[in-house]
Amino acid sequence: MSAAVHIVARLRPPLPGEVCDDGVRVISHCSPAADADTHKENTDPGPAPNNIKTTTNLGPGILVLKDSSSSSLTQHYPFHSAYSPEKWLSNPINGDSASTRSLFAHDVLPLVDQVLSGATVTVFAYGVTSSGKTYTMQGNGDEDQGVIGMVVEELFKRIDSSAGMVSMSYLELYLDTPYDLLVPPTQRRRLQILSTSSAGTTSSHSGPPPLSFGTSIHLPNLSTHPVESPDTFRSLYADAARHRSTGATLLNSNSSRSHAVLTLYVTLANSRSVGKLHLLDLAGSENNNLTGNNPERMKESSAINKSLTALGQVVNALNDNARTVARAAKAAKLAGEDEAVVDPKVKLVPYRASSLTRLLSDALGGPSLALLIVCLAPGMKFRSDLVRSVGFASQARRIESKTLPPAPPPPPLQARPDTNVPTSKTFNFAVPFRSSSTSSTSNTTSNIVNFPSSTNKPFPSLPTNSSSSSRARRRTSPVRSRALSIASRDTRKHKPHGMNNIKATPKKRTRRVSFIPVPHGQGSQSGGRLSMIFEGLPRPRASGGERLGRLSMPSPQHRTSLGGTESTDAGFVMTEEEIRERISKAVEVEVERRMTELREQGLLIVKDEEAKESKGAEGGEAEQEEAKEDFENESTEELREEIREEVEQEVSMMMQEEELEQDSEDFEDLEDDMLVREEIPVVDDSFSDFANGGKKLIEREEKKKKKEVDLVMATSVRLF
Ligand SMILES: Nc1ncnc2c1ncn2[C@@H]1O[C@H](COP(=O)(O)OP(=O)(O)OP(=O)(O)O)[C@@H](O)[C@H]1O
Repeated sequence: MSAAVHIVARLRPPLPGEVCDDGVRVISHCSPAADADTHKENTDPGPAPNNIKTTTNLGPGILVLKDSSSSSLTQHYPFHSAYSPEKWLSNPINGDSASTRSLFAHDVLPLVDQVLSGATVTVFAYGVTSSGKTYTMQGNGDEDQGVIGMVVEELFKRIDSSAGMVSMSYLELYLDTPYDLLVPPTQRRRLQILSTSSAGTTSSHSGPPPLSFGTSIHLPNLSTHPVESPDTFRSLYADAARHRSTGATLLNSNSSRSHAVLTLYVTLANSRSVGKLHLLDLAGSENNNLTGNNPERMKESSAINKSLTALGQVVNALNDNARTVARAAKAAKLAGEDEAVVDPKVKLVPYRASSLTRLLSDALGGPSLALLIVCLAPGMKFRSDLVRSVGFASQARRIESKTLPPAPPPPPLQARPDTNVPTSKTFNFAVPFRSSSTSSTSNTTSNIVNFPSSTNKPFPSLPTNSSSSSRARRRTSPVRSRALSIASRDTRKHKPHGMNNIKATPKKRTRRVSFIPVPHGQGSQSGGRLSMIFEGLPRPRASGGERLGRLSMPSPQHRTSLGGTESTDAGFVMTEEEIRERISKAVEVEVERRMTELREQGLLIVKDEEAKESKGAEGGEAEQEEAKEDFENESTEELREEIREEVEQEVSMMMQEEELEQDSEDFEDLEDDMLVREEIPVVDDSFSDFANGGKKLIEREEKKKKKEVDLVMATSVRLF
């Protein structure tokens, strides 16, 4: 079981003078207290068109009527919850805090419980400029509190000050570059984003665990500040919010020019986990024809739109992957396979396309719960943006979080521990290598986990850790999935000769491959950045279209340098475990090469020259040498870890790209035949159709069918 991204839509009231789009309707919850199963249609503005008689079976969502006079062009976008102002026409200016409260009580509050159990939760507001994202997250002064203020109050209500601690960090992504908002503007400097898969939420040392931004993302220089009360929070937040980049556009006099990420860290006494709540107010996508932007705004706008496009691509890739998994699981089920063993090849998710998507990688398809609030503007001029936003949100519905160990119940309240939570950076670079099989897929076909209908019901618990079990699961390539689906189609009609054998059979996946580190620039991929060649993997086609070697043997020197055993190399059939070992070795070689390069160029970061000198100043030559070595080890360790992390990332990306390449090439030849096959009626079932067409036609079709069965069989044998 895994949790899907929870999607909420919120339509803001019209602003003074705004021409409303009466083709947009919201089917909303009655009120936060009401039974979530009872929905009503918000018929403001104006009565509902005749074609919408009852909405109880539609569930909360947004209706877009392509043409309000037409009854046939209605599109319903379902969401987990949907909100619109109660009486927007009669009271447009006085804000809409009632729906913020409803949204908070119904959709955000259950997540607070999860944070208190040590989970990582991300809430983000998405939408076109001026759709009310900042209003929803931050509110509009003391009268109109936003989700952030409500969350903080709730946290302090639940955590007795003696039993836990809250800290916060706050950053903005301006022109896709992260900056700390909690440091004075004079000290503002670019933050570094590192990826790590081991930062985790648990720690083995005694005392409170270190704070880190995410489970797979780490910002070493991001400052964190203790928050003792809601008042402390308000003062810190107000200062920081003033540092956020905003500017006036024709559509919004106080438009956010950056994505803002507020993180609340909750450390409970006696708990070795830190609950994290990321609250994001994204900058809005902009149509520059409407914003009247000057060159500076245009630059910001282009960075904003670019990062939001990257976000859309991540959502699309995850969505496609979810579909692939669902299809493969269905095919396996129909073929009588155990659903759990199907692990189809999935698309590479382009998290690294922007800083925003990197920061959101935990939330989207990662080990974190996510709530997406889609803010919508009712103005006529926003119709296409509204449709785009609800389309984006509908896609995101399918995305599921990676499985995690279940969050432990909040520990019993106890006295505040003596040790202070570190207020600034923490380092955690112990990065286990991410296998190329980074499939975040789960074996479930259900896409949506129902959220509790009232706040006292528990939030769906996170599923048990299956990362190792998913790794242990056998992988299935598209070819195999395709074969399975064909097999299942035929199972339902007539199983042709030999098709039975196409069913998945449990086999340990092995792969013919070797990883050979070579001097920089030779055989390098990724634009020459990584000096490593992957011998044995399918190579990209050479310029002449010829496929490069698949099973090339490394030279004896290479083998020696890899430390590979003769028996392994001789057979050249490797298990995942062996591959990982090889990769680790190759990574180490590459890290050392880069370190040497830096050292030669005099770029090695030496933190403390004085310490180096004082250590070296004492003792004899040998001691001096030793002291120098010690120092160098100390001062370069951080750098080495960073480089290692980078190299591992690159290798991981390359592996995935290689695999995709391999699949698409393997699939290419088969694809045409498959397409042809789909157009051909299954022969045995449709003989009568063909009978009238004459014996020749039947023979031809049979021949084709046999050819394609042979092809599938041959491919299956070759691959498995
Ligand atoms: N639900 C609401 N009730 C009343 N006023 C609202 C509501 N939502 C937004 N507004 C008003 O609409 C205007 C634009 O809202 P806001 O600044 O929150 O938009 P935004 O989506 O954050 O825009 P941008 O992406 O440009 O920063 C503001 O004046 C805000 O007060």
